Amino acid sequence: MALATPLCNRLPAVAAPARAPYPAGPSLTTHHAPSLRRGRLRSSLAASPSPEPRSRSRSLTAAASAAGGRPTVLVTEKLGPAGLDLLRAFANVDCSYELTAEELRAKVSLVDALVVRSGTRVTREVFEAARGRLRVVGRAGVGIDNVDLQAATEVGCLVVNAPTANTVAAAEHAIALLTAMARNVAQADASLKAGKWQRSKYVGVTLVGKTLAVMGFGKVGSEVARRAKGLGMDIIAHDPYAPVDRARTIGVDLVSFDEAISTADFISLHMPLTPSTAKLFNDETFAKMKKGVRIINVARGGVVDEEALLRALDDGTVAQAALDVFIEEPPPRDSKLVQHENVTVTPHLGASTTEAQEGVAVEIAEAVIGALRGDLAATAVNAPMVPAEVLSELSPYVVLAEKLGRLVVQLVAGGSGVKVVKVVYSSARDPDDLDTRILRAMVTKGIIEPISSAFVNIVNADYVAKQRGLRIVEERILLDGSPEIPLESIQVHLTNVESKFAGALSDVGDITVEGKVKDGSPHLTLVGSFNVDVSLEGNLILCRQVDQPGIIGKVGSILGKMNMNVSFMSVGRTAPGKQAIMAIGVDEAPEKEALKLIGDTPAVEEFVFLKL
Ligand SMILES: NC(=O)C1=CN([C@@H]2O[C@H](COP(=O)(O)OP(=O)(O)OC[C@H]3O[C@@H](n4cnc5c(N)ncnc54)[C@H](O)[C@@H]3O)[C@@H](O)[C@H]2O)C=CC1
Ligand SMILES: O=C(O)C(=O)COP(=O)(O)O
Repeated sequence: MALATPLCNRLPAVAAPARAPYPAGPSLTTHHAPSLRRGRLRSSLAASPSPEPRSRSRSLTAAASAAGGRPTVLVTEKLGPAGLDLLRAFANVDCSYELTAEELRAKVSLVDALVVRSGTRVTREVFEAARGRLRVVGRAGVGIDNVDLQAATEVGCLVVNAPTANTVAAAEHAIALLTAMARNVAQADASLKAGKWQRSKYVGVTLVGKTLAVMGFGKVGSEVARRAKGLGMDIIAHDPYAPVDRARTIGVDLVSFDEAISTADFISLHMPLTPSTAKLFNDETFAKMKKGVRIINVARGGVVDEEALLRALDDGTVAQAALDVFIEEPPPRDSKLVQHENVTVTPHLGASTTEAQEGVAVEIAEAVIGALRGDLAATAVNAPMVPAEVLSELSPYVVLAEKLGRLVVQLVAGGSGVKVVKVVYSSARDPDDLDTRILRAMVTKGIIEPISSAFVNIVNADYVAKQRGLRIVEERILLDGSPEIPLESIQVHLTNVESKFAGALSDVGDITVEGKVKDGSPHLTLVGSFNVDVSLEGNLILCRQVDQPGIIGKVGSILGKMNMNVSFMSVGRTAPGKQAIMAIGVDEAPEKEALKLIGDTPAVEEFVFLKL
């Protein structure tokens, strides 16, 4: 899903909420202009400008150049060779396994991407130690509970995972544990190898006709259900977010948590570890289970209160448990749970098949490379998942959105803090068919970066805005017309601020600019109440004057004398002989003297120089 070049450039090291927590999102309202159809819209975000605008941009290219032009990827756990080959073809790859936390912190500031499995804790301290260089964390697997997503988001580091390649392996492992546990395979194996022949001790239980409760009916859970059906088990599932249709297709009833745990003979855990699932299986919930229940955990150790499980095993509430995952990995050598005779254990092997590891390695390598190139990864965990075709279609508008943000913030008079930004999208497209998250992020980037040291990308735009107390309100105007073109125009309004260029104020006193995409390039089409039409390239001088003959020539000749190349010029006026705005594109920043001469030109009432 490669993006058009401008967008790649726009989205350093990756470019933005999703399956995982993303800072408070915007709210959408709809605005209707005359002759417009009705529609819905949403979004508020935020930033408070510091007084001195300064240009700032950081790109992956910049990060990569620190490593001699090629990005550097640190791989801290064993990864399939096919994935490593892909990474090596694109980047310098440092495979350093079993790093201590301190060693990881020391290395991370030297790399652009980090690839981990479940054994590396990517904490806030790691992101802090990266000092802004780390742009991507690739989790070669599903669970991202070992990565501090909030910290990643705050620093604009994209987190991607490989959500599909190990599903079957994990489901097969759950089935392996289920059957092994029911027939005491591990215990009997150890006993026989110890020279014993204990046939009556290891009588098992049958699976046919027993009820299995699948807790968490996602990718792994539903594959477990399919397989367990083949074993003749009756399957029920609990998952507050799973679609009923998917369960029905597999022939599974979705039931409440209490019903699932109180009716099941076997309970298999397949939910992620989150604050709401942590220690979900505890004294209270074990007490509701059928006496003699058997539990399989191939999800995360942390969803079970291990001490409560030990008590439930000791008092017979739980007859057996089969555990692949533990709160602490590896668990302490003397762990009573691991040593318990009714517990079967494996050392987090759910994803460990040759096939799954190859698949995961390739999946994560592709995601990391894409992110380093500036693409938005389909498996982004802390950024919106925007389909490639949408990104490609929106790419010129992404450039426009950032330029408008950059331009509008430079029109603010020093000292007047920006608190509310209104972004108005005019489009003939149904609001549900227009994903504006990336545009909102780019307006935010354009507004915040020139006035702060913050690095803003699609990952952290909402977060940075919120931190700065900037509220971004999105509105949509539904136009009649062809929905082929995603957007007719984008307007950016700054409310309740003073402008250093009075001509930029609209009738209601907002600083207002509007832009359109013309022939694939961004154009400025409105300043305050004045229509203009200039390409948003290079730098811009805006002059407000009394509309009279000769002014354009005078200003043009001042610039000519100063040897300044004018790339374009456009004049918009309210009425003949009244106020007019002249927008002049210049390749380079004019000398102070040229600006003074422009300001001294009779009839020029004000002017401003803006860097795009
Ligand atoms: N042991 C191992 O090596 C492996 C472990 N896993 C773990 O298995 C778990 C599931 O993985 P996938 O199925 O790929 O993820 P998934 O995201 O497809 O499915 C998780 C499901 O859990 C559900 N869920 C969330 N909160 C819940 C709650 N409170 N109660 C019930 N259901 C809830 C979600 O709605 C979702 O449907 C993850 O924790 C993952 O880390 C995955 C692969 C290998
Ligand atoms: O994908 C997951 O969630 C897993 O638990 C697999 O972990 P691993 O990559 O084998 O350390």
